[in-house]
Amino acid sequence: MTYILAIDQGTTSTRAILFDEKMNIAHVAQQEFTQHFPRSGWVEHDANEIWDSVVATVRDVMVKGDAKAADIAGIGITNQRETTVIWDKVTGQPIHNAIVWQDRRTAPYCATLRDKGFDQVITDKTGLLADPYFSGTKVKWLLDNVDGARDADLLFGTIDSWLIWNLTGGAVHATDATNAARTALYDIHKGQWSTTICNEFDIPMSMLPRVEDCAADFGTTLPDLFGGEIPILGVAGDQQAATIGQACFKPGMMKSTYGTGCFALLNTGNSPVKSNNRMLTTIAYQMDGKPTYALEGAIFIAGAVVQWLRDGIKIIEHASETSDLAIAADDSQELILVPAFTGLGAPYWNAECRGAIFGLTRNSGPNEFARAALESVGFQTRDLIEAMQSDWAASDASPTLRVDGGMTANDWSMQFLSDIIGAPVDRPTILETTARGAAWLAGQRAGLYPQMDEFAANWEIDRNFAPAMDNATRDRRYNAWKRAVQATISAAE
Ligand SMILES: Nc1ncnc2c1ncn2[C@@H]1O[C@H](COP(=O)(O)OP(=O)(O)O)[C@@H](O)[C@H]1O
Ligand SMILES: O=P(O)(O)OC[C@H](O)CO
Repeated sequence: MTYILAIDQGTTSTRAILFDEKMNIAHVAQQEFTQHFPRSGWVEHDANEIWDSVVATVRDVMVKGDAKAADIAGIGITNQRETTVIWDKVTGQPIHNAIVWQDRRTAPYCATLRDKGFDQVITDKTGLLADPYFSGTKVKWLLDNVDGARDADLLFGTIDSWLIWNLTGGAVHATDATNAARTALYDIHKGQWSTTICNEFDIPMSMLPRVEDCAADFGTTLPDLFGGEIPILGVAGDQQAATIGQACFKPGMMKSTYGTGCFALLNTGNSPVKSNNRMLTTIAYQMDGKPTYALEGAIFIAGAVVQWLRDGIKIIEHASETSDLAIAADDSQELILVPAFTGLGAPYWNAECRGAIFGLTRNSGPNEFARAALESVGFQTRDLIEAMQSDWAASDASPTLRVDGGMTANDWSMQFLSDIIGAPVDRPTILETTARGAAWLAGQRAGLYPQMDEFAANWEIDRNFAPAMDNATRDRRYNAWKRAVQATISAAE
């Protein structure tokens, strides 16, 4: 048996997955790692702990599959994006914990960038915003705040680069275009690091990794690690890998991943589309030197609102119970829950507001809370779709949405999603789309998996959800959501 190994290095856990010759999942190993919250709004990971979790899960999955290094034709890496590691070029040791994408510590610096109008330069060149979410200001923070950092010989990388560096024993310092596109240091139009932005942030360009296509030669693993060399042939940020795994290869195709948060990407083809609605312009994938662009909307709280029902107000024990509660909810109550637990992401980008619930009566209880929680994910998705459609006239008036992620197991939620966006929702048979995307990148480069067209033709649907809500109800409910969001934002002003 010949395998492709996908390494899916996420925000809370690392997974190693062996895919067989037919691109089916053969074996999985997973390990969680520590989340560090040193101060309010700060989130860090120990980059060495992440590296150890990668080695452990890869070894574990190889044992499970009785696979030798020679049985693995290639590795595809997919990773939490934006998370920033800086390490010493000589010792290979990180100079500080990694600063995670969720970390807000550079908010004051981002405000100064906006005050002097540099946010427009960032948006024009990188497609992103002057927001702490992206890597660039995190790099600057580390250089400015870690003792001696400005005098040392250092390298910067997102998690993919950090893993490649370690897997190859320090031989390769590289990233792919999708990860570079999340740093706010990379000019997505020119396909190169931006000197203007690096100068503004005072970041030496010698620290930055080489940028490759998503399917490329990223070196081979040190023989000692896994009992032989394995070539690293594919790399993509996790949301881009999901876009690939969902075979959203044509302009107008869109995927939305519902994990803790929700990330929707709309393929806009060969030209980047500028957003007037605070969507991000990003690279969906880059093959043969040619970038394919996407509009992206990021929502911070999707499945996390279900976690809140379980761990916060404790009205459920398991996420799956929310379906039955929602079905049993009183139809005459139309509670609206705005889950702005950490502010609101796209298209509002309001870091200050906090969650709110509207329409409570004496009869409101767990059923109505559960339904409002599930509905909030649908309403937020509609916000993204409306913004993208107004940004890009070419986008289909009612695109089919391909969905994946843990929350898509919930049929009630997927039906409401289809109802409120007024468009079909397709759930694929293989929900591991992120790992599948990374595996496909490596596998087609290795000559084991088919080219793009055949891969797309093999995408299989598990279930289609068609809109069943009448237009008047859809409009009334969505308008109520919009008013609730405005009230939530106003309350924080
Ligand atoms: N049946 C369900 N109904 C609603 N939400 C669910 C269900 N199953 C899982 N979830 C939610 O999905 C999320 C987990 O999805 P996953 O894709 O594993 O997320 P992540 O990769 O961000 O950790 C959790 O927030 C959980 O609350
Ligand atoms: O690791 P995940 O699945 O939470 O994804 C995180 C995103 O890449 C952040 O941009």
